Amino acid sequence: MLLQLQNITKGYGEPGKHSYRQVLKTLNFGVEKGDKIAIVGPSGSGKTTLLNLIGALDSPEEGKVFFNEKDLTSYSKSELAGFRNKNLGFIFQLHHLLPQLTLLENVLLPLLPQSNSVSGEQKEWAEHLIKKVGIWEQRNQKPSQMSGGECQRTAVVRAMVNKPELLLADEPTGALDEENAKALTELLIKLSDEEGITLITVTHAADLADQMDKKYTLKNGKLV
Ligand SMILES: Nc1ncnc2c1ncn2[C@@H]1O[C@H](COP(=O)(O)OP(=O)(O)OP(=O)(O)O)[C@@H](O)[C@H]1O
Repeated sequence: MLLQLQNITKGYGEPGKHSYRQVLKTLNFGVEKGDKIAIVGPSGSGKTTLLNLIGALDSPEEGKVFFNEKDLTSYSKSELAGFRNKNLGFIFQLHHLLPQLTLLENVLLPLLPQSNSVSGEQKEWAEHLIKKVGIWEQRNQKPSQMSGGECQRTAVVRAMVNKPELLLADEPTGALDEENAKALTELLIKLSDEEGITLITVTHAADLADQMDKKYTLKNGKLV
């Protein structure tokens, strides 16, 4: 099992106080290597909260998160930062590319904290991905000179440049028009299949959710 969430409880506010709102309730979830999973559910059901726990961006009030059998809830903040950088890739609804950098520079940025310089092998992998997602011609352009679809494909490459074991996507097609959303959906599936990456996506898009191997709905704080 690549990822295992055991009896997770998470809310906002101070437990016991009137303002406390419990979002996840003794939730259990297991992910096998290579899984392609969609998490759906109504607005406010806790999808982003769950993704933040899986991505080690937040910690549960109760319960444990295991990644490759290691208990992430026992990690310090700096250990978690190292863990995220090494093992996870994130894609958000908005691409969050840096406007002053070119496509290629944006993509290589996550590699710099590890070594201060990018090795030949890392650059080759990045270039392989850029070609694969069809934005090689734009590699020296800045985000303002690229289309929304091209920017989001750049964000996908940036998320994969560290060769993560797990790719987490929060509404990755949410800001795209129908045609670009369809293209990005196909791309995520192709990359996950061909590069052997496990994918978990939160989405309102039926087209994306239906093409994943497994679909879970977040309901009353649990996945069903
Ligand atoms: N930092 C926070 N402080 C207080 N309440 C929060 C916080 N973040 C989220 N919430 C609340 O927790 C609940 C779940 O939020 P979350 O963003 O996880 O839902 P979601 O399913 O991702 O919603 P959407 O589909 O609208 O993005 C909501 O009621 C939200 O108002």
